[in-house]
Amino acid sequence: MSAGRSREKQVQLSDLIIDTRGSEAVLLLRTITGPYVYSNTVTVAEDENGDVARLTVCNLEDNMIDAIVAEGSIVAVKQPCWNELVDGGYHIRVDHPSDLVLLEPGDALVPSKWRKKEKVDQSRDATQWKKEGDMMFLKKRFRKALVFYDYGLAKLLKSPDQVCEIDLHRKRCGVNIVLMRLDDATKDLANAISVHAASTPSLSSTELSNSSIIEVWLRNNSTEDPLQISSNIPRALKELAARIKFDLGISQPTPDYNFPLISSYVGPLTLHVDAANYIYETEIKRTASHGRGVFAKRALKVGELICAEKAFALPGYFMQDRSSDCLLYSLGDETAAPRPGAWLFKELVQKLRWNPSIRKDFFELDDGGYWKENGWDIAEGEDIPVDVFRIEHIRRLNCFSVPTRSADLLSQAPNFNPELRNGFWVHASYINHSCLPNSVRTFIGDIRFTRATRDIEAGEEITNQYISPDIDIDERQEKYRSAWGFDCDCELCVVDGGIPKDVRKERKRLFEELKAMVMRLSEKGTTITSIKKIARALRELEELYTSSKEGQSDAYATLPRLALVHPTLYLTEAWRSVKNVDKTIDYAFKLLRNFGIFAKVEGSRFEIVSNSGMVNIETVRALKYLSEAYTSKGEEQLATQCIDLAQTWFTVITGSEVGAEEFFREK
Ligand SMILES: C[S@@+](CC[C@H](N)C(=O)[O-])C[C@H]1O[C@@H](n2cnc3c(N)ncnc32)[C@H](O)[C@@H]1O
Repeated sequence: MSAGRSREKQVQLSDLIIDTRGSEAVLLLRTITGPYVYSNTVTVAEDENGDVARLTVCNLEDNMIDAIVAEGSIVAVKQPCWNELVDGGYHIRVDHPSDLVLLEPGDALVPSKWRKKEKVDQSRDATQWKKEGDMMFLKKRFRKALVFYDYGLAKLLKSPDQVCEIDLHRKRCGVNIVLMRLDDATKDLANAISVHAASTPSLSSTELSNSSIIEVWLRNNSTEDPLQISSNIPRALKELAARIKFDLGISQPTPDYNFPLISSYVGPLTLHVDAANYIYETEIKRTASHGRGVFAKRALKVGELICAEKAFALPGYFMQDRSSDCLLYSLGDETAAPRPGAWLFKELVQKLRWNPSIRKDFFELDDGGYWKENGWDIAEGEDIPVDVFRIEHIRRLNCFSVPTRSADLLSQAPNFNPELRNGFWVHASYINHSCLPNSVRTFIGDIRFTRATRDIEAGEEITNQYISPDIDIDERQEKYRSAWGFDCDCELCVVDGGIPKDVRKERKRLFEELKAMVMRLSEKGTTITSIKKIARALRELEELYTSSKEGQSDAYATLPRLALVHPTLYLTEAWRSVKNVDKTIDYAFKLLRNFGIFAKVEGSRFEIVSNSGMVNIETVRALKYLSEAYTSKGEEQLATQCIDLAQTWFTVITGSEVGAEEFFREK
């Protein structure tokens, strides 16, 4: 970061105006309290005249243990102004981290009365600085550890010591990984490996002693190792190489994931899985009218893994700390994102800020036209600027809400609403929405798995539901419009949108009435009378899905009838609970049908005739109930076919087969 180095542009607190920023102005402040760090850093600071102000710094990679703006820090704030606070007061708020420059106490810009020369103990040698750095690392004061390792490496320029040099680069690499500074970590590790090779007689004349070649290998996203680097370097360096390669993303050509192992490893505090990406079978291309999209390169079968990808960013640890509340308020359109979005935003800003090498992939994503309107041309080879507003546009349009494991959602109590994290996956960000999708996304830790909900042809676009579609088409489109700026034009939306308004209104009214009736009657316990009453009302609602005009074809012939799903589900489960096998079978078929999945039985063959792609927990249950019912009728072949498909669909909706046995065993 470089500050405006001239004292002429300097202003004092008394010069500032509310909400008006001088484009050249710089304000020097000295903090006079320790910081309060949550998603922002808040502190109190004085200017040269002794006037004081509350200083809020947003999007800073800050924490209480290793505070950046600690008490006594001297900072230069670019383009400062007063901003009003909700409590009626005023503060100086720094929105963009690069508008804040932390000054060394000896900096020429620092007023003489604040200046003091920082004494670096010149008598210490590299080994001693290494020990100091290690101490800071143990205390989790990572930035200070970096400073001490830097001092150590500087000492080695005068008195070289290859063992110590390897050690210092290795340690600094580790700290940089913790701080998500992967570009710096890569350089450190490449240096450590090349110094190791240069000082090992059998390797000194190989390409391993060239740090640039090592850096290229660390960044090549491949599992291959043509230089046999991994067999020639010490274990500690090998482990760091694996860590960096996974964090930068490795691609593998086959989807061989050890799901039981990954699932057992993942927990609320252990989200980051060492696994490679599998994106070989899909490609990003232009669509006819939905911008870019993801396409299948080959035909895929229902249940098959389409792609798997490690997160670009997924805040984990601090999300657990419920006391660290925060909100991300966007001044652009006055919207606010709650805690999960605010944490993700902060992590994205930091990751992009410290790693210019990964900016291109990120900033190519859809930003809703923000950069076209507000940006400028960036010359070839020039670093892409980290514009926090652009990041926020990209975050909003492309992030996902994620549980720790998708399978966990199946076992949660009915009204339990877990706080989901917000995560970011670059390749998957190109997948467009359809209410009738051919894929479902699932998560196990920081890996996102996308599986086929039905057979997919080579060249077909991959789609998934951004959110499950509302019954009412107007409400549905409003949600897509406000969150992502589009109107869905899938077959279901076109047909639902063509239904006269009065019919749609009546559907909604009857649906609400039925829902209330189901709630009321199920509270009293299931009886044949209550089942029949709901079945009668359901028939009335069904009428609203059939055309009254003679000879007119059924617009929903292959489509879901969303308003019918809830009562049909109730009736399927109600008939099952009173052990009426034939009725359970009838309604399980109806349930599938209302999700747009048409199944038939011919002799001992169960067949899916057409599938809208709406595979979910209810359709899995419908198959499970069918299987049970056929078993009780002695129709084992049908039962097996139903349970086999249910297991495939279970894999689709959870990501893997882990937990299937327990799920299907449950009564
Ligand atoms: C996650 S991105 C998907 C990739 C995007 N099409 C691109 O070119 O980068 C979400 C954006 O894609 C577009 N989109 C996604 N699904 C769509 C759909 N069904 N119809 C129209 N636009 C869609 C919208 O512009 C939306 O904001």
